[in-house]
Amino acid sequence: MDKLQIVGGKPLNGEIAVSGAKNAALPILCAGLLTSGDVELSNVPRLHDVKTILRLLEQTGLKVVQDDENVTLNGANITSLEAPYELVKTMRASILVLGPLLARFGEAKVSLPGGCAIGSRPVDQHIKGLRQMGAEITIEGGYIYAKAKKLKGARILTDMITVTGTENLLMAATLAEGETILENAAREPEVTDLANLLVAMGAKIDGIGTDRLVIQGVNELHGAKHAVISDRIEAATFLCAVAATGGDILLTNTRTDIFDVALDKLREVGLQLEVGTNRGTNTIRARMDARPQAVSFRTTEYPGFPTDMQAQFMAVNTIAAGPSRVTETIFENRFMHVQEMNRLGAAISTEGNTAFIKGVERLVGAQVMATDLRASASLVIAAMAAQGTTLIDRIYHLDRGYDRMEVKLSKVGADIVRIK
Ligand SMILES: CC(=O)N[C@H]1[C@@H](OP(=O)(O)OP(=O)(O)OC[C@H]2O[C@@H](n3ccc(=O)[nH]c3=O)[C@H](O)[C@@H]2O)O[C@H](CO)[C@@H](O)[C@@H]1O
Ligand SMILES: C=C(OP(=O)(O)O)C(=O)O
Repeated sequence: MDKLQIVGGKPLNGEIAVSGAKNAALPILCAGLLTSGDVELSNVPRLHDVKTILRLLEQTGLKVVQDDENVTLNGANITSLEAPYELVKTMRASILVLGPLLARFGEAKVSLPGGCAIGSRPVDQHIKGLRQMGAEITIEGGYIYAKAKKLKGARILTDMITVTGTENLLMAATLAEGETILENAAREPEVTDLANLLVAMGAKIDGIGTDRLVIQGVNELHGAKHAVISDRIEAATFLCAVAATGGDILLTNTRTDIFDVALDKLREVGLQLEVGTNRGTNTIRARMDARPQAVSFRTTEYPGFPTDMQAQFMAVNTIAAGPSRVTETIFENRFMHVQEMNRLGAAISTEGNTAFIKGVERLVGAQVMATDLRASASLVIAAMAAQGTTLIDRIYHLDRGYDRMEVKLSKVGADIVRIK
């Protein structure tokens, strides 16, 4: 199993190109199942999760032609309507094939994803919405069996805001008969990116970017071209890294309009930010030459503070001036990095879903274990800020969602190597 070895205390200086967003690419790749036309995608990140979803999609008969960050999909010859446990268990987002397969082919068999390290993460809202659209759904032997000759438009109000739930129902609704209204829809930029692709494929969707999506079903969708939106979480992770280590970096291929809250918090931390524009994307120059200031926050759905940035900001808080308080409201078990950061000398205690952090003068390198994707990223940040050497085990979590993170960081001065 690969490990990362990091020698801390090196400031970051130079340029980093931000990749396409994992959480946009995954639903967008699944949208290839909705049409027999070519869906030509660019800015697709090189991630383990993308490989997994492409394997799953190829297994259905979807044709995939990949040239680095460009992927063309063709769904003219779908032969299997099944997502097996072996693939779904490694990546929860596999559930995103359910809506498209059912809507276009009237049938799907998809393994239940099961829980994961950060929480139990049920998919009851996906199922509730599809049932409201007339699907007959049974669950047996760990599989969801869904059937519907033709899905029918419905007004669906999910019990909570769910990102992949909204995406699954949105994709299903594009090919349903009549009008579907998704109330309480997730407004994450990645949902908007998917909706924009669907519109380019001929879908009729109003309210994009709001919590009320109104979809008029069409008989079929056609091929389209689309560039996946830039990854706001990857970008903000690098900004936290420079806030923790000091230095001067320039991020390219980013979009600052989609992560205002994180940028505001980073300014509070003391990061000096300058936003520029370059061929339709933004650049962000970030400079840090002082000890970070501690910031408190509470995670919420977009446009609030993203849960996917909670751990990385906590890493900055561990060495910041002053105490801070971090409350996680989206997932019930997303503090597993706390114990590992404490192994590096951090002073964090938790009470329920709130962590209390006392900023310490310094962290010291140690052996730690990555427990989930963003926890891994937070340990990389903490290790880069620590004195001495840190060894991070189980970094396969990191590879799921970051495009060659150690390569990007070592190019800007981090002492970080992958040990095979
Ligand atoms: C691939 C992808 O896009 N992953 C993101 C997506 O995950 P994902 O879409 O899985 O997260 P959701 O928005 O669905 O989950 C939000 C909350 O709702 C609960 N819930 C959700 C659906 C459901 O049917 N029943 C239910 O109880 C979940 O357990 C969780 O507590 O949004 C999360 C919240 O922004 C992010 O952390 C993930 O990075
Ligand atoms: C929790 C995450 O991803 P996933 O939903 O794919 O597990 C994440 O991206 O931080």
